[in-house]
Amino acid sequence: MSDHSDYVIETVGLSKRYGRKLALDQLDLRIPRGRIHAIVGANGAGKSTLFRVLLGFLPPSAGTARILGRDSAALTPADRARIGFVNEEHTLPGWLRVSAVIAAQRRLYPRWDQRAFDEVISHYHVLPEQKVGQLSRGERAGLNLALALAQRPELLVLDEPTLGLDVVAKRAFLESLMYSNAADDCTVIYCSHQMEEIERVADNLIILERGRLKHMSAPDDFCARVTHWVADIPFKGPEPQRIPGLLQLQRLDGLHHYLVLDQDAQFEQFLRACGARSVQSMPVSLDRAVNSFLAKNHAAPAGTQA
Ligand SMILES: Nc1ncnc2c1ncn2[C@@H]1O[C@H](COP(=O)(O)OP(=O)(O)OP(=O)(O)O)[C@@H](O)[C@H]1O
Repeated sequence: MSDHSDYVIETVGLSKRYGRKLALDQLDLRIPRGRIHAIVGANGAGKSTLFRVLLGFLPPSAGTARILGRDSAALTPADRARIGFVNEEHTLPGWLRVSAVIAAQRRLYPRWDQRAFDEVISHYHVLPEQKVGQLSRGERAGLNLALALAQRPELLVLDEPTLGLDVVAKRAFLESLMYSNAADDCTVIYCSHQMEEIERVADNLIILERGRLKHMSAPDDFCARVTHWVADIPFKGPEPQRIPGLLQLQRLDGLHHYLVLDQDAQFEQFLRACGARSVQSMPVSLDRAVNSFLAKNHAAPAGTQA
């Protein structure tokens, strides 16, 4: 495969085992070049393990992993320079001045783009003479994003970049990402538990569960798979195990609320056959759709998931 593969990430039968724990389970994942791709999954789904294997920090137990067309196990420093990485820790030496960090990065990355850096950092009140340790968490996140984008990466991996930031700092982070011209030119992989962020930025939603790919589409298409039905059913209603595609069941104000996956108008017939006097369906937000899907599978024993 050449460097100019249509996929920035391609795994085939990728497994990673830590002793008895299978963190990636024969994962086949192809992420096309361009746009913003969100990877979501419950805690322990294997997201960090996937990045560690993709970036060559861990060897796979089976299968193959490629990033920007290169085998992850044999990445050179030049390959790594094509990849930007920002995680929630925003680790930079606290005693360094911002100006010294910029100078070091400029020497390190041949494609350093000062305009891209200035564009992103202008969203933050960061002064060159400040020490990294003096910056707020949100400013440090912004500095990391500016450094990563100025490197002009082909692929930018953001792993929970806004964890621990307040609402204002989260918004500043997202806006500086969305309005950056440098971000337009690269493929962004955004790993987060924050569905409202994903709703705002992502073009593609990838759901991982227990080390396997469970879903990949535009976020709206995933939302369309989940519907919320409200039924007025006297007495108990159907047994949960009889309800097709059930993700979540609630009883509120005497009405039965069902969140279900992949059900069409037939579901109304099912509810009526169960004695429903009135039935209404409504769309759900991405947050509810994804979280009910993840919660259902998280609670279910392996092998019985949706
Ligand atoms: N070094 C390790 N040794 C043993 N088990 C590990 C190790 N690292 C991860 N695991 C296990 O592998 C599974 C996947 O972990 P991973 O950190 O990749 O998940 P994650 O999706 O990134 O989770 P989170 O959202 O909580 O960060 C988990 O069950 C975890 O307990």
